[in-house]
Amino acid sequence: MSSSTRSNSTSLISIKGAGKSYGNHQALHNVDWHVGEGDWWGVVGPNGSGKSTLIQLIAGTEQLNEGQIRIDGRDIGSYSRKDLSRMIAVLQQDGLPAISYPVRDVVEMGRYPYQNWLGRETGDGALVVDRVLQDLGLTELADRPLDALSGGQRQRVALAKVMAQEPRLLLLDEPTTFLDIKYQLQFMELLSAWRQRNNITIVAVLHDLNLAALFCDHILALREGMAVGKGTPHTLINDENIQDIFRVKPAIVSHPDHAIPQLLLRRDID
Ligand SMILES: Nc1ncnc2c1ncn2[C@@H]1O[C@H](COP(=O)(O)OP(=O)(O)OP(=O)(O)O)[C@@H](O)[C@H]1O
Repeated sequence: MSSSTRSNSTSLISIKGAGKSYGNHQALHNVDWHVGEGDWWGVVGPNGSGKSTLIQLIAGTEQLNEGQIRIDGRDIGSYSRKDLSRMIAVLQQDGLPAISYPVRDVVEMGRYPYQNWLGRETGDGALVVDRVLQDLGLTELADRPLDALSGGQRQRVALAKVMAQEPRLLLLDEPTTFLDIKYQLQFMELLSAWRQRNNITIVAVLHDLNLAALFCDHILALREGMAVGKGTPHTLINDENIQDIFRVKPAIVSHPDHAIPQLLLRRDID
């Protein structure tokens, strides 16, 4: 399996020998991984392979049992919660519940890490919120309550909220699961444009390998809690690796526009 592991840039995330157990169950074993500043990594693997656990460890919401995670050269345990939330934003698959808060108020909540103990912000928070609403085409929906939006629009507001947070690192856990194919593409394109403008680093758990190959520069594959492959979409997505990771026989074709590998499913006719 591919062993191309790290980009040339400085590591923003550096993980060595990471292990995580829940009771007797070992969810991650001895994971080594480096994510360079500005990289976009996709994390793939079967159900239960440890993808969400890895995201939670990097976000600081779960703690390691073994090994070490360094963020920007410092042990993750040495950061306060507020320091981490200024640096790292997390977006889940159903990023926001359908509540009656207006879109603008929800996006403003992304500015929380920059507020003082009185809940006031000294910087240009309102400008940031205006810009993000505009960038994501949400200005006209700014006064609408979230529960009057479609699931796809709500996920766009969730993205606006994490953008307003102005993180250096964005962690996404299956962010496109509930979106139709148009909204999936739109969501990924918005991310891509944001990344180019602000040079943020993205780590995204994705079940859709084709989407991962289209947008991510690097892919980390997990299986049974182990990092079993790291590389570019070109080096990682091939018949042998997909069979090894997912236990299915794929048909790999080259994308007609982008010349990257894309996966077709085969019915098992053996
Ligand atoms: N809070 C928890 N308590 C106990 N076991 C857990 C907990 N969270 C995860 N696990 C277990 O750890 C393993 C890895 O789970 P995790 O959610 O990280 O996998 P995943 O790759 O994200 O899965 P999926 O693709 O299904 O979302 C699974 O066996 C899961 O049951």
